[in-house]
Amino acid sequence: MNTEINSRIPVALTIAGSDSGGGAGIQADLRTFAFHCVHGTSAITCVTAQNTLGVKRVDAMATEAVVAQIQAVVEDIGVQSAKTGMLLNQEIIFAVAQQVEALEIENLVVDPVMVSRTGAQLIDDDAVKTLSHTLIPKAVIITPNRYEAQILSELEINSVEDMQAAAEIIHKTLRTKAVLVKGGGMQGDLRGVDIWFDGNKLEILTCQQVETKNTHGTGCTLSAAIAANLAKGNDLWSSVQQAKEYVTTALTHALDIGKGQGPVGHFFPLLRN
Ligand SMILES: Nc1ncnc2c1ncn2[C@@H]1O[C@H](COP(=O)(O)OP(=O)(O)O)[C@@H](O)[C@H]1O
Ligand SMILES: Cc1ncc(COP(=O)(O)O)c(N)n1
Repeated sequence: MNTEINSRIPVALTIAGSDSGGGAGIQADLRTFAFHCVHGTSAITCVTAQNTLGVKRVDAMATEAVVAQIQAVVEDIGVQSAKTGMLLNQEIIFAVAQQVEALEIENLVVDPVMVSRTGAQLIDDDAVKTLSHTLIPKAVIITPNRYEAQILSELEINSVEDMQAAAEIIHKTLRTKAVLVKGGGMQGDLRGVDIWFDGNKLEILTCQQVETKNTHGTGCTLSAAIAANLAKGNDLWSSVQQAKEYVTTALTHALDIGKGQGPVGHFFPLLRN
């Protein structure tokens, strides 16, 4: 009897930082890929000592090590999509952009991780400029949160109109195919409202607003879910819609661990109350 089973599976790559607390970064991305039945590969850019209360320490990987991880994955396994998260410094951002170009990585989702929802800056000032000029133009979509959208558009964002204006400015000035301005950091009824703009269609994505403090890793999870859906061959707009539904459901099953903001429940069908 032939017992060998060969399964074909789409492959996605995350280029991001490690979160020791397991809620965001590489750990959230790989769980999200696995949930979507996509084989997850990774290139780690930095190691954070982090928990639900915040980031205690960050150690950058050597740039050559980041490049080697990307090359090892793409040259042998091949990827149908990729996402970037915390890239930390100018040198790593520049090297990642070069690899995306050289290895012809398609379906790149850039989560321009710069500022956390609590307002903490996660990359240095020079890195913001390099991100805007080298990597963001290669993305099919970028997914800034409220504070990142403020930096990229140079607009103050307090209303849905501000979010829409920021999405239009970012699309025009940074030349990405699409922009999703995320509303997790907005106040009141706007919390959880995201804005999509692709040059033609300006859409408001709404969802059930989830009353929880446990929102750690929502942005990573959303961008990883978009990349997973793209790897499976879905178009960009439906990938975004499905990813939004996934993150909302995972939020409603968020995990109450640690003393601060716990992570979302990526594997909600397996969770018991
Ligand atoms: N309380 C909430 N209820 C519903 N959706 C939320 C809530 N908080 C965040 N989201 C959604 O989670 C996703 C990630 O957004 P956000 O939290 O702003 O990103 P980031 O983690 O990068 O700061 C977005 O789709 C956002 O609308
Ligand atoms: C290593 C790492 N990467 C990204 C984030 C942002 O997480 P969030 O998805 O909550 O914005 C984080 N806190 N740590």
